[in-house]
Amino acid sequence: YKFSSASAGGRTTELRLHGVKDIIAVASGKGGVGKSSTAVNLAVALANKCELKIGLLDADVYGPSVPIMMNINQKPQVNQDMKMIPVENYGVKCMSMGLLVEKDAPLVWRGPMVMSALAKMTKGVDWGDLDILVVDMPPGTGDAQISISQNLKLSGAVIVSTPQDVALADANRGISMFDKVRVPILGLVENMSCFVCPHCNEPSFIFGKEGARRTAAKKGLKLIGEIPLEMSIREGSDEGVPVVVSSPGSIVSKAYQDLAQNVVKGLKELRENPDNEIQMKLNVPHSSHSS
Ligand SMILES: Nc1ncnc2c1ncn2[C@@H]1O[C@H](COP(=O)(O)OP(=O)(O)OP(=O)(O)O)[C@@H](O)[C@H]1O
Repeated sequence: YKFSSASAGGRTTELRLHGVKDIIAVASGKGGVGKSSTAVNLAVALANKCELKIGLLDADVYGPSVPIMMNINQKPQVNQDMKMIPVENYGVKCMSMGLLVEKDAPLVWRGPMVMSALAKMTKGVDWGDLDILVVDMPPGTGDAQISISQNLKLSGAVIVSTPQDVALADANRGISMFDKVRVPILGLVENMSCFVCPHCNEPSFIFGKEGARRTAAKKGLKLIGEIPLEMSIREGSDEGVPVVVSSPGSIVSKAYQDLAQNVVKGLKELRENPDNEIQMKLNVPHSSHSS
């Protein structure tokens, strides 16, 4: 399957990356909903299951978790053009602020610093040819997130939320933010959608049932992933072996692989029918288009 850019035309940007066909953001309205675990497992599934050339940019400069989750810790080498060479593991080329600063150093960033750090991690990196660069965004919808979304030429965004009402309210803010910066939303991922008891196999809907499905329907968006609450995901994150690597045949891995396939499908649809971008935004109030 060959990719060409699915980005909608007309947007200009400072941080356009040559050789990178699509850049997608994995975002969440608030922290702790599983955005990084989703970005990591999605990136690995895209590389291993969909056999695409994948990069993973940890733009979560406030709390970079990609180095631990991907089990990478060496400082990136520099090539003869003085560009950093991404650190590769599990078939994914990675870059993270966590690789560039001392461990445990406090990461206190002002807006402009975030952008210069991001410039270093995008333009300053020898990404080579990539089908998709997956960007693990900082949580929330503040200035930093808006600048990143505006400056990276994003083909689309994936919004991660838990099924709880409060998390979904935050997800709504994420949806509005991408709408304002005119980035199409590929869909919503419901993380921790249910807990399947390992003893009796009975699913428990700890954070409520179908919240994300309802929000997606209300916003005219697709629900492109439902990831159960599973110990193996947390263990995989902590141990630096993503669950899609350690047990690719498990139900959880299947959920991430389905998500990866939905992302590929979404990008393909956007490319074939750029009007989708407008369609994807149909249910967002008109006022938010004006800015
Ligand atoms: N579906 C899941 N099942 C079990 N544990 C999960 C699941 N998703 C995430 N976790 C765990 O929850 C914690 C928070 O997840 P993660 O770091 O991915 O969230 P985040 O939204 O990126 O957080 P932050 O805002 O801090 O960047 C991690 O310990 C992770 O392993």
